Amino acid sequence: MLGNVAAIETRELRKVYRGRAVVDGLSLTVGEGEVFGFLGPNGAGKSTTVKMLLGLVHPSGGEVRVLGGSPADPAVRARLGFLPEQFRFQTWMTGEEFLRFHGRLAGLTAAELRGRVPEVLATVGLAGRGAEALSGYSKGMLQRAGLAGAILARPRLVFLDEPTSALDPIGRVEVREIIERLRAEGVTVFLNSHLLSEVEQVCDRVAFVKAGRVLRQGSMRELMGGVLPVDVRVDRLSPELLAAFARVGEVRHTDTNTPGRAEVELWLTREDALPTLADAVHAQGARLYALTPRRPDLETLFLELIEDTPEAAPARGLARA
Ligand SMILES: Nc1ncnc2c1ncn2[C@@H]1O[C@H](COP(=O)(O)OP(=O)(O)OP(=O)(O)O)[C@@H](O)[C@H]1O
Repeated sequence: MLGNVAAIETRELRKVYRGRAVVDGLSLTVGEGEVFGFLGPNGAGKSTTVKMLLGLVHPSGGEVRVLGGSPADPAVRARLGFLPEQFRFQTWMTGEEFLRFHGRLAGLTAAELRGRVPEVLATVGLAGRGAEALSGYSKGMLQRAGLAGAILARPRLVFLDEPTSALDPIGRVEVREIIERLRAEGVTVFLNSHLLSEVEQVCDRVAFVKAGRVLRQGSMRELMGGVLPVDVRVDRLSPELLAAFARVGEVRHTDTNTPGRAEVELWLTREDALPTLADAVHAQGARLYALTPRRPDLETLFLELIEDTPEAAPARGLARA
């Protein structure tokens, strides 16, 4: 957490639909000024959680505090921005009209809007396009307009639900820059995205959710720091060499399908175990072709966590936040 004040705090949050808990005891803390990634498979309860944080859905149980208050409080809501994934636009409006409409709903005056609307249009890369009807906007332009709407009233906390799903690679970089700028201004960003490489680049902390519960939350360093995956390539893999590898780290995968070539993926917990692997290869009379440490990426971690049952995860030696 960056500051002492939490921008979002939930404790044992629950939402039950037709007798089924889709959010099931979800506890989460997001510090003020953080860019926070909220990750999980389809149906994990992410959107339902966001709706409860925005005060759009009433929790069945648990506690939720947003910007130090209740999301039902209009004063709190006035400081929230939201870009839903499926935004419904009034397509007969122009971009500027759409923003003025949203700005008035958020309590901005006409004078404030005269300066602010062109400013946010420029921020999202729509400078000079505000006079065009939304019906003529491309999908990517509509997403940019939605983002402009979310940041228009200078919120302190912004929820972005898949903000780059309709954008090309340049647009994605631009949105990342917008998020960086929001962070620099001390705005908290709650990012919901399936693009893990993007989350990895921009988020300070992430939470993985599954079946309505947080499996793990922590900083990128905390989540990634504990495990060092290594790819080893040798000419042949004897049972003795495999056993020697297993004494050094956790053997995750072996591939001996190609004659004269064997590949092993190992998970180490310490970098200084790397030379021991090389020694083991030589001691067993095999030849070493590659010993490649890999930086564990968010996608690997995500798949591990989501595919495992929560109970099985600790047994697999992953770093815990
Ligand atoms: N209004 C509702 N009534 C009944 N069930 C609902 C309602 N809203 C969501 N659900 C159910 O709750 C579960 C979680 O849905 P939610 O949209 O929160 O998941 P998600 O993690 O956002 O998924 P995705 O990544 O696909 O957007 C789903 O099984 C969904 O069918």
